[in-house]
Amino acid sequence: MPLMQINEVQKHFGGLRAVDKVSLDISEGELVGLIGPNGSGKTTLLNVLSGHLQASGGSVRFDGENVLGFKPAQLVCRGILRMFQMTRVFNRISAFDNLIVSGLAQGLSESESGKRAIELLEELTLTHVMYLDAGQLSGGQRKLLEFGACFMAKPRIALLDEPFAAVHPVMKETMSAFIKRRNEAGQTFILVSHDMPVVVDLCARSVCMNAGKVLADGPTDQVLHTSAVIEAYLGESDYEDQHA
Ligand SMILES: Nc1ncnc2c1ncn2[C@@H]1O[C@H](COP(=O)(O)OP(=O)(O)OP(=O)(O)O)[C@@H](O)[C@H]1O
Repeated sequence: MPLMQINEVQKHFGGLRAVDKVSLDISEGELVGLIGPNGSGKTTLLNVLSGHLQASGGSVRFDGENVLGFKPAQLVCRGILRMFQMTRVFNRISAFDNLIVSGLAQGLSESESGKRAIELLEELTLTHVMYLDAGQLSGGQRKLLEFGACFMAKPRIALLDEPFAAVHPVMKETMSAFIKRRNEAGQTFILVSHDMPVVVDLCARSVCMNAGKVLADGPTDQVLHTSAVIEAYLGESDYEDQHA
């Protein structure tokens, strides 16, 4: 049985069908790239999956349980963790305490959270800023911190929305190596990104959305060579020129 079964999920904003009957099965251990043009519905779909938006229709089963309509905190308890496109951290507490708060919300004890936070800060090269208020960190460091917060407890699925946007190449390398290691250890991901080289490098499978619908779903290389995907999405970028 797939870990997550997304069945005909819809999200409408007035007359706009931002997500229009999307069906996807995500198996345990997959790292699925979610790609598509601006406004195609990727973030809206993640918002529905993480409970930050109520769907207009459809169903989502997670580990066999129908979780559509659950609140974000209930989904966090079940191991559905979400990183936002616009960074969300608590600016007035330290980087370390931000991780502790996330660890507690994910069901860890205080001592487990402390131990895990120290390991993660080291792995993400943030140890030197761990006692600074998060508001004093650079934008990239805050993003790395929010990214780390998703992994305090082992999530069942991590939903990452544009983790590499506006991040220094060295930090991007740190994040993508982290994702690769975790995925090799069996961690399941959905990764929204416009960074095609990273998607190609990390994601064996990609799903391309357009106008709220799934345009293509399959091995990343095949999806990127689908004429509908090139027409709707990659034609906008220089991907084709770079990979001709
Ligand atoms: N809260 C909202 N109210 C009304 N319309 C919205 C809302 N959120 C998103 N939309 C619209 O839904 C559509 C899908 O937006 P969404 O942010 O999901 O796209 P996306 O694929 O993530 O785009 P991008 O790659 O630019 O981040 C867009 O037309 C957007 O304007």
